[in-house]
Amino acid sequence: MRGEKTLVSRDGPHAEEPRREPGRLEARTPAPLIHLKNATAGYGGRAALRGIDLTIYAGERVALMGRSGAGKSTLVNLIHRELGGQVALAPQASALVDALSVFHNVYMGRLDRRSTLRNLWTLVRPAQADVAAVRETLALVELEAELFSKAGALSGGQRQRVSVARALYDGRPVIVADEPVSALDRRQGAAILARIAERSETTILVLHDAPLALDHVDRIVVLDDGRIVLDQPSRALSAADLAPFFEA
Ligand SMILES: Nc1ncnc2c1ncn2[C@@H]1O[C@H](COP(=O)(O)OP(=O)(O)OP(=O)(O)O)[C@@H](O)[C@H]1O
Repeated sequence: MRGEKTLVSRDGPHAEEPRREPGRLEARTPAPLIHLKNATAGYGGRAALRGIDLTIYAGERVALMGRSGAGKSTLVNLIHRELGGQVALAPQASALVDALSVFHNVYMGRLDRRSTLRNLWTLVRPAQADVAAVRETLALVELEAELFSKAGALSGGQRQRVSVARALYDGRPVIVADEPVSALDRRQGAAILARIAERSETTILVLHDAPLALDHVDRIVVLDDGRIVLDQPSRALSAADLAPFFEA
C-alpha cells in the first residue's frame, strides 16, 4: 500500500451549467452525467491529476488511455466518487478477495442491496437462485467452470473476467472498468468489451490496446502526466495518431 489517498475535485459536477435566457424556446441539452471542471486529485499532497476538464453524457462509450502512471486509475476513482450509486465499478483485478470463491467475489456486486443476514448466510450456504444468477453472469465472460474456484488460484486474465462479471452482476447503468482486458488476447478482449457494452448504458474503460479501443468506444481520452492531452471521437483517430502517447 502506498501513501494515503486524498482525492479532491475542484468545482465538482455541474459547475458550469449552460446559461438559458428566460422565455426562449430551445432544444433541451441532455444533462451531463459527469462534468469535471479544473478538477485535481492527488495522494498525500502530491498531485496526480491537474486541470481536468471532462464532460461525459449518458450513452457514451469512453476509453481512458495513457502511459503507466499517467493518472488513469486516479481519474477512474474520481469519476466513481462523483457518480456514486449509478456506477458498477470493475476495479483492477488485484482488488479481488483471493481467499473467497469466484461466486462470492461476483456476489459482492450486489452486497449493498441485500440484508446483512442474507450476506452472512451466503458466505456459508449460498441460495440456489443466487448461484444460478452468478453462474449465468459468469457464462457471459466464459468463466462458469470456475464458479467455486478460489479467486487467488486464477490467472491474470481470469481475474480480470471475474472483476468484469462482478460489475455486470451489479447491474447499474454506468460501468467503469479499470483495465478490464489487458491480460486477455484481442479476441477475448473484444468479446468482454462487447458484453460490457450490451449490459450498460454508459461505459468508461481504462484500455491499453489502441486497435481494441478504436473498435469498441466512441471517444478516446488520453492522459499524460496527470493532464488530458487528447479528447476526440474514435472515428477521427487511427492507431498511428495514438502511438506518440505511448512511445518512450
Ligand atoms: N495510493 C497511492 N499513493 C501514492 N501515490 C499514488 C497512489 N496511487 C497512484 N499514485 C501515483 O499517482 C500517479 C497516477 O497513478 P495512477 O495509478 O492513477 O496511474 P495509471 O495511469 O492508472 O497507471 P497504470 O497504468 O500503471 O495503472 C502516479 O504517479 C502514481 O505513482
